[in-house]
Amino acid sequence: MAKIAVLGNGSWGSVLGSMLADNGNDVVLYGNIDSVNQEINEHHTNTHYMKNWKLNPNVPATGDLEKALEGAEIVLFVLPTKAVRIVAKNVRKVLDKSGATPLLVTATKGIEPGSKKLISDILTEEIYPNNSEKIVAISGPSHAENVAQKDLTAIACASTSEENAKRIQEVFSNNYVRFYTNDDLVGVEVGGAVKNVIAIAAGILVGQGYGDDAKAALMTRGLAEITRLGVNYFGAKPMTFSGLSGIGDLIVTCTSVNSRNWRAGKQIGEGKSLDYVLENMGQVVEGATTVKAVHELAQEKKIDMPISEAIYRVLYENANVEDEIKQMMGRTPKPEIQL
Ligand SMILES: NC(=O)C1=CN([C@@H]2O[C@H](COP(=O)(O)OP(=O)(O)OC[C@H]3O[C@@H](n4cnc5c(N)ncnc54)[C@H](OP(=O)(O)O)[C@@H]3O)[C@@H](O)[C@H]2O)C=CC1
Ligand SMILES: O=C(CO)COP(=O)(O)O
Repeated sequence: MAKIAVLGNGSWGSVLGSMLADNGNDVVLYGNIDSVNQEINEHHTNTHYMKNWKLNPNVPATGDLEKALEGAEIVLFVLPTKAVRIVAKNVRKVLDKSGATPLLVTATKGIEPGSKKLISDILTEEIYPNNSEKIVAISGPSHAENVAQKDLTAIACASTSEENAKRIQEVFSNNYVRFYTNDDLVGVEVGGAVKNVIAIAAGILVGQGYGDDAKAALMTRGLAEITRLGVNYFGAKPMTFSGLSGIGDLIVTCTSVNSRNWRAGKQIGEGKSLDYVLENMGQVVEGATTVKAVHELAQEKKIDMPISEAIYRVLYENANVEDEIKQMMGRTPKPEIQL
């Protein structure tokens, strides 16, 4: 059992926090919206993010980061990618004062545009320079809506330290969520981040009226380009992409109505603008941010990522979806397996 600070009280943060309290841990949720903290404290609900659901009543929420981190042995980041660096800087200030050295866990799935850094790199840089062993990433096919209902779920927990991955496996596992350790931290993070871009593409295909063959082709070729980026730029192990954080997460995100990225893509495929979709989603659509980093990497490092590049052009260069599909299907013929 452990004292855990969960940073981010949106959908996934509040469900993971509640699950960790169900597991017998001492949990505090930290969030930046006062009305959400108040609702959690007074009613044990978080209705904007999670309808018809109650948190474990033993989970308090606070907007005071110092209070949330007091005595924490584990700090779980469940923030949108865009908020991780700024919150990490504030965490560092608090830890510098207290001298505490908690394990850092990231459930955030994204790559930071500009720096092109994974979340574990940001946490290492901002909190534990030169010691990535204190970082564990959890990633896999898991929607807050399913875990809230105690549906069966399997997730990878990855670290360069076997001991730390095992510690998180022990604290997080229960009889409905099973955690598997993995030593490929970057591979697990790349799978979780870039599948969000492919999920937008899967939604666009449905919005345009394409069928199951198109979806299967997209997921398979999507995995090929995720693997290419992971192995060639981040130094990931190819086998990781056959696991929970690779093909596993890609399956759930490209086929579930719970997926925000898929739902965003579907609306774009039906002709809505990106601005309209993001404004009305009310929750983070990570693929729309991560695709910028993926585009920068594909261009700079000459990594062949045709699906992600097409999504970038549709979202940010006003490209026409039908033209992009025509162009993609008409590319020079090539062998299937090419890293
Ligand atoms: N939902 C899910 O099922 C899963 C989500 N994830 C990942 O977890 C991460 C979080 O997702 P999710 O919980 O769904 O997102 P949500 O959009 O549901 O919630 C994110 C929360 O973080 C808040 N936030 C934004 N900036 C800050 C800040 N600077 N300080 C504190 N809080 C802040 C947001 O507030 P505001 O609305 O004001 O911006 C919002 O309340 C994402 O990377 C996602 O990909 C991973 C697996 C499953
Ligand atoms: O990462 C997630 C599921 O594993 C959540 O993102 P989506 O809601 O887009 O699927």
